[in-house]
Amino acid sequence: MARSATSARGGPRERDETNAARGEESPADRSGPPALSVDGLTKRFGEGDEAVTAVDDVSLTVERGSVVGLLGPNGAGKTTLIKCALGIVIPDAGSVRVFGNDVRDGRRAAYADVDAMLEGARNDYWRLTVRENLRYFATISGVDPDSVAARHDRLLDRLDLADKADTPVRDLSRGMKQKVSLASVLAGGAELVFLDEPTLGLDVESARTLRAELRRLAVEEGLTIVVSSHDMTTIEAVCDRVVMLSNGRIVADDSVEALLGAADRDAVRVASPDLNAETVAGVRESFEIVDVDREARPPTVTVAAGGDRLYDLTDALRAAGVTVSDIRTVQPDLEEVFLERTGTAPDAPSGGDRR
Ligand SMILES: Nc1ncnc2c1ncn2[C@@H]1O[C@H](COP(=O)(O)OP(=O)(O)OP(=O)(O)O)[C@@H](O)[C@H]1O
Repeated sequence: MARSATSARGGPRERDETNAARGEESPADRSGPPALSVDGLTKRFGEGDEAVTAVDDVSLTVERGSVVGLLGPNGAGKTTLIKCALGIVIPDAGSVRVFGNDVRDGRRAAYADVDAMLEGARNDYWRLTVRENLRYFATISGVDPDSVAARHDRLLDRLDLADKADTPVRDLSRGMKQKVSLASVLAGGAELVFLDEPTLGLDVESARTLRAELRRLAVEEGLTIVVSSHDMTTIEAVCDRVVMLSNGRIVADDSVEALLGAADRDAVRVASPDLNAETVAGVRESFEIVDVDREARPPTVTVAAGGDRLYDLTDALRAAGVTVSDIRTVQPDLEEVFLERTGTAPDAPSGGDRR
């Protein structure tokens, strides 16, 4: 049965290996109906001038054993989409099938193997120890906790919680509590889990640990994961596929590799104390500027300039009196892809009229 868990705010960002770069093959069992199938889903909130279309005619399929990331700015509709998929929010239009079961035909069957960690919702029992929480949530998922004790040990071990197994959750740090929330979601052996911002509030090391465990669960145990995050590192490291949402609509749906490949272009980042509005405007006359960071020390400008254009760029900078402190090539990341597709950064609020 779907259950929600706590997720804290204020996540770190750091970089580690992507699954694409590792060349992993997920052992997804693609036989049988998909884990999740959403068709024409629409959800509006409010009425008249106040009406907001949070999810606007969204269709997507999540194959068993795959890890799909939902990426989008604040208010893009990620949480509403997840809540509709979980049956917590009833859509105005469209259908949701979980492992082939239309949720309108019976929630019990549809959500038997589903669990979730939703932002802001309380989950664990703070008076119970970490292990007691895992046993409790396994029990309410209909699983004999003794039969999954080894799984719980493995989860605690992988999430660096083993030495806290007998500690009451209230005595843990916020980041540890969040890892316990995740462990609780996974405690009953759900086959499809929805994770809304799982790394928010985690320190760099904990976020890395959590990502590694999610990837292991997908690759080794065939767990199907739908994860929403603003944290590009998490999306890149954990997901096979990314669905980008903006203003309630899907603006891209593809593998991480394909999205990054499509955005492939040769860009260079130039750092110089001489970069100011005037010199940047001069560069813009002859080059496509990808990004300007005036807060950086020294300021930087990222310019699309592959091949011979790089020589043109250095000539133009010299002519403009810009002394280059540093110049390096820049690989596109998902943030850049998102920016290209929507004109909005994924960690910025959604813009536009949604009525
Ligand atoms: N219960 C509600 N009542 C009214 N409006 C809502 C409700 N829930 C969501 N919305 C609106 O629907 C839109 C989509 O919100 P949603 O929370 O799904 O976005 P999100 O992509 O998850 O954003 P965030 O990244 O900030 O969590 C927003 O404009 C939001 O204000």
